Amino acid sequence: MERIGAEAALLRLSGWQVVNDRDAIRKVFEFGDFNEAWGFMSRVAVKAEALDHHPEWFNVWNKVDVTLATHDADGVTELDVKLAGFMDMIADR
Ligand SMILES: C[C@H](O)[C@H](O)[C@H]1CNC2=NC(N)=NC(=O)C2=N1
Repeated sequence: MERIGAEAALLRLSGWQVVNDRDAIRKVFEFGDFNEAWGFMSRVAVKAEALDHHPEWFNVWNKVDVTLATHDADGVTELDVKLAGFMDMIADR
């Protein structure tokens, strides 16, 4: 997969930001409680397996801090845009 870069990815997403020290995108999702956050993570996990593309993420109670990049490409690719778009779609309340 070809690298498109974080800036190009952000033009097509909302609420995501460029990571400072590497070519990656980041968003902190906030939910009502841990159960909702975990439900989100479960749905994303199934999608990640289907895409064979996996998030870097950190969960504390109702927050999920997500960073996306394609390790094989050493940066952001269409796969990251796809996974980010999926997360936005299922997280919106
Ligand atoms: C072997 C396997 O297909 C690769 O390691 C996949 C798995 N998930 C991945 N996830 C992400 N984010 N980047 C990758 O390059 C990647 N590669």
